[in-house]
Amino acid sequence: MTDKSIVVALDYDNKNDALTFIDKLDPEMCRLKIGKEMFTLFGPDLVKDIHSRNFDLFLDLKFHDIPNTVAKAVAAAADLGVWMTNVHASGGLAMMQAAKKALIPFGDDAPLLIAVTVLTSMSDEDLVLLGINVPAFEHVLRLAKLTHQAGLDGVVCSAQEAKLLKSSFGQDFTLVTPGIRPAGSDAGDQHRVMTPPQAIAAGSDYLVIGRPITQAADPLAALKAIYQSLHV
Ligand SMILES: O=C(O)c1cc(=O)[nH]c(=O)n1[C@@H]1O[C@H](COP(=O)(O)O)[C@@H](O)[C@H]1O
Repeated sequence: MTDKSIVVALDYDNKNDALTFIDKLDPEMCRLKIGKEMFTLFGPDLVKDIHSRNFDLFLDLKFHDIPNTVAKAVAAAADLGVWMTNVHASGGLAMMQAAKKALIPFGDDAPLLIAVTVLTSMSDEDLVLLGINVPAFEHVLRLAKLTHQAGLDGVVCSAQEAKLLKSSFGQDFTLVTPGIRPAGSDAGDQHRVMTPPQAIAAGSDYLVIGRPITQAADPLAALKAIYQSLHV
């Protein structure tokens, strides 16, 4: 577990609401993530707004395209100075290798590059509909193996697979786990979920948490409660 293992997913459709919330947060207590909604609405300016407030930012655009296109997109993310960015592992080995190669010129300033395995919203039954007739954890393991082979820093998976992946690929293989739900909170569209303390105990390095914080009546109190549950 790192000191700042909580990554708050800022899935807001209003920039002022997001910045008002961020201004209440301490960058020593969490990192932040923006994804497809906020980046499409507010673009690189929002990245600058967040960086000016001294937060580490995960740019979650889950690139999935031909190797040349993904390599250029990942380099563009690195140009923004983000802490972490991601691609879909199902884009394949050549795509991930091209993405990794595109970061070489950035040296130590390159963002962490991770690959999404099986989305945490997907169940075993959802995979069957895609023609994938193995349990989610097995498909996650396959995609993580490919990601490891491509030399990426780690994967996005559910905390339910964390123990298996740490034992397969070692402690240095970074595990970023969404689908985090404090006990008693609504799972919503997430299927493969765990509570924050369970996820850390299973080996997650970073917990991506959105609605349990941002949709809470008091988001700051919700974040602090989760933080405290990890530091008892
Ligand atoms: O890459 C991601 O961040 C991601 C991968 C995944 O498998 N599942 C997943 O939920 N996410 C993101 O993590 C966040 C989870 O948000 P909540 O379900 O509101 O906690 C969302 O911003 C998702 O886009």
